[in-house]
Amino acid sequence: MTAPELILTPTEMKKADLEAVASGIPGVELMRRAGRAVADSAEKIVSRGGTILVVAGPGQNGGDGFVAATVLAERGYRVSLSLLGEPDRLTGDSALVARDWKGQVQRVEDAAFHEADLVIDALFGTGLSRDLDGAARHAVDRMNGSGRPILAVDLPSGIDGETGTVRGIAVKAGRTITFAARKPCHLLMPGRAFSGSIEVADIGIGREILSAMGGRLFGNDPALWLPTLPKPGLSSHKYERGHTLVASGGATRTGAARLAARAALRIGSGLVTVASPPEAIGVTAAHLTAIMLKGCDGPEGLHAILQDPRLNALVLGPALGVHANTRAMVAVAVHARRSLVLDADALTSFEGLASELHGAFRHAPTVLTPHDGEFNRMFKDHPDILDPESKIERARRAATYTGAVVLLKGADTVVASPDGRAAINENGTPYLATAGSGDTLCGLIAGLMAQNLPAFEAACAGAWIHAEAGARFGPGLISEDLAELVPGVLRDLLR
Ligand SMILES: NC(=O)C1=CN([C@@H]2O[C@H](COP(=O)(O)OP(=O)(O)OC[C@H]3O[C@@H](n4cnc5c(N)ncnc54)[C@H](O)[C@@H]3O)[C@@H](O)[C@H]2O)[C@@H](O)CC1
Ligand SMILES: [K+]
Repeated sequence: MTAPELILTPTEMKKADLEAVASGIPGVELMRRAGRAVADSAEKIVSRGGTILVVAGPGQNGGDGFVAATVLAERGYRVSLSLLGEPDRLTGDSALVARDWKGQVQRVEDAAFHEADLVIDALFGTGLSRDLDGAARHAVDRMNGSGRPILAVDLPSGIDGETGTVRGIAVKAGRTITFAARKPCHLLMPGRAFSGSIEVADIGIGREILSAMGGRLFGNDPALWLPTLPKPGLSSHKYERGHTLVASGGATRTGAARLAARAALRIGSGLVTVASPPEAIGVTAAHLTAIMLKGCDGPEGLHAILQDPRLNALVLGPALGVHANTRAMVAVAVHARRSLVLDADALTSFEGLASELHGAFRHAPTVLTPHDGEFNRMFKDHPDILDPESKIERARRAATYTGAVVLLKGADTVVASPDGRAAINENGTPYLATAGSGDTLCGLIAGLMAQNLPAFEAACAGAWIHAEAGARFGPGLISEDLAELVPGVLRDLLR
């Protein structure tokens, strides 16, 4: 099994770079390797003899561009280079490698985008420090308008490396070549969409250096959690595979709990019970077979049910209603110290009341699964949590504050643990944006926690399996399909 992919922030990458230099690789050598990797990548797009335009910026990203231009010219391409700023203002390694470039240095204003078979965007990388304006903005605008294929060096210029946000305007690249490790902007939206396909070039910075500098942020791929996924043996008993309890809403609001319950069963929870308010028992009973049913009247009812210690994982929220009763049920669940997933109404019931949840989840594995709206409502009185531009940072702060793993949904779902680890999910599909999809997700996560997966791994695995199931179905997906697709996904994972 390969090790989980490390994602490094620009600051961590800079430190890794310095560490590599300290270990004996000169900085200019790193730049030459980076530039050569760019040239190799360009060669896969345009055949020799083709016309390539390199647009270089004033920093080291521009330096990578100079190296690529030099190498490509040596390999027989017709290369032109346009620089933002004056050549004599280049400093450090960029100034050194610029001397190797024997061609003309044009002004960026004169760049002939339309004549190029490929444009290499080496304007800005991780050192972008403000919004693009003036000549830089104009150059990006023309580059995007040219319709020519664009290869971005490290990241598309104008994208913030750490947050993935657009700083005024950004290059829309078809392909991006980055170095040593992907950066958050390659996974977070909208940066991911601006990056096109992504290639990671090894420039000789070892994994030990990368994991010493980073090691807290990951792409959510199975390597991160597959070793924790249970594989039932011949002798395993259903009680060893946990018992998930899902609280249902009232008589007209029972579907959400059933979706969550079915997902928990499909992901392998040995037993699953729906806890139903007395008035909804008839409706719910008519729809359940393998899933069990118990009457549960509000917080007192939940307290009584949880006297059974075998119920080890709990879902609260889907269609439960936004009111004080839901908050009281959350309090009962927290007190009972079971693995817990809170979603939807269980989160919205704490609108503006997040301070009641400060440190609340420190004592038992808990996962909160808000979408942006729920997250913003919950923490509306906590600007320290809502203000960071980075979705990773927002999720991390909420995790630290509450003591729960926070899974902040979206096309770029982020899972953050109070211990500082975070993962970004990438296999989502727009088809998952369908009614009941979130109910299924929390059932999957609770079902995994019932089988003793730690909260972070359960949330990451749940998000990935949910997305994979959605992607396998594609158009026409409805939430009822998701749980039924889980066995196929599991089969492939456990093979
Ligand atoms: N860290 C590493 O391991 C390596 C980094 N390399 C390259 O170095 C890059 C980072 O280099 P730098 O830190 O020099 O940063 P950049 O080259 O991304 O940009 C910094 C320069 O742009 C200017 N600038 C920033 N924002 C601007 C704006 N909005 N408008 C106009 N000018 C602006 C700054 O004043 C500075 O001159 C990486 O993206 C990568 O391409 C590679 O050379 C290889 C190794
Ligand atoms: K760039």
